[in-house]
Amino acid sequence: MNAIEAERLTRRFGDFTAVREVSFEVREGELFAFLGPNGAGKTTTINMLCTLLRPTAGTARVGGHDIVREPHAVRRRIGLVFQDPSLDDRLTAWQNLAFHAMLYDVPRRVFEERAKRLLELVDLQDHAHQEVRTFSGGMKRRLELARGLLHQPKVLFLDEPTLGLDPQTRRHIWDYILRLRDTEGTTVFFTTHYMDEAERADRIAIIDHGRIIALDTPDNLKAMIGGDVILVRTSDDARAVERLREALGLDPRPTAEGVLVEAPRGDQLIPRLLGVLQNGAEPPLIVHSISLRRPSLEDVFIKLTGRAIRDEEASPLERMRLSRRLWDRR
Ligand SMILES: Nc1ncnc2c1ncn2[C@@H]1O[C@H](COP(=O)(O)OP(=O)(O)OP(=O)(O)O)[C@@H](O)[C@H]1O
Repeated sequence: MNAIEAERLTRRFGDFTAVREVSFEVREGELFAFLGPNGAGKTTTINMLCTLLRPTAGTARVGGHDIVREPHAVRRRIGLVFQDPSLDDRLTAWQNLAFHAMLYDVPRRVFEERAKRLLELVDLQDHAHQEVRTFSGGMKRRLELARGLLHQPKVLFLDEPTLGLDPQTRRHIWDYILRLRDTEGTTVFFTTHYMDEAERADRIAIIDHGRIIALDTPDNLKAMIGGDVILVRTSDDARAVERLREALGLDPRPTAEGVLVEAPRGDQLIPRLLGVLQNGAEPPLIVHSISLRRPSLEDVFIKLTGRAIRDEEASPLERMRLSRRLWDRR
């Protein structure tokens, strides 16, 4: 059985369609990413899947239950970690977990065992009885991860799980997410606009203007570029572009960092490329540097949309207001 099945899921706000006929499946145990720029429809999709927002059209099943007809069954089978902290600051980590266990009818004995194990998994065992208001942002996010798994959900939803955290804390949070996925076998659905985070997923859906424009493994998506990317810096890039066109029939692109060439087998092209640049050009061209890299997801997004994913972030306060509005509307 698939953990999530979405079929032509659509959400309109007045005349505006935020999510348009989105269909996809997430397999059990899969780490699945929704990657897209701000405003692409990621949060709207995750809110529908979590039953926080009703779809205008289309259907979805999460953990085998329909999100519209069986919202309560869905809610019991999912864990949520959204970027707005929803912990009670005046309670300790343990008390926050206990409160959650009560809401989800986790028996006391079971709770104590699980809470201990999950706090160890996120390295908070020494802070169990400390008030959450003394925690750093990273510690709070880790506690939210542990809490999200306390009732052993089939699917864990993470909406921009590292938004607003510094790079080192982001890396740590990812170590914990992967560890939790591996030890608990939970399906993880997460949204992000960070390429490096999406890279960790088993599969990625790239979403833009409310539509899925590509869905595949990171490797297959990058294979759409058709090979490797070579960057050459020379004493005269304009002449290098001309020379590469004439002598090798390539389609080089001049950029601020140097001349970019896409090639199916970049490693094999480099010697020929060096040859035509260094020999035969009059006056001779000097090659300052040459590098070969695999295409990135950013290259894929640019190829599909003609734009780069920008790194703009909505403020946490704005997101909190939005979540509250969405809850109120149901
Ligand atoms: N309650 C709402 N009322 C009106 N428009 C909305 C509402 N919620 C979202 N939108 C609009 O729908 C579009 C998609 O928003 P959504 O929050 O899903 O995007 P996103 O991909 O998650 O981006 P972000 O990371 O900025 O939240 C945006 O243009 C947003 O302004």
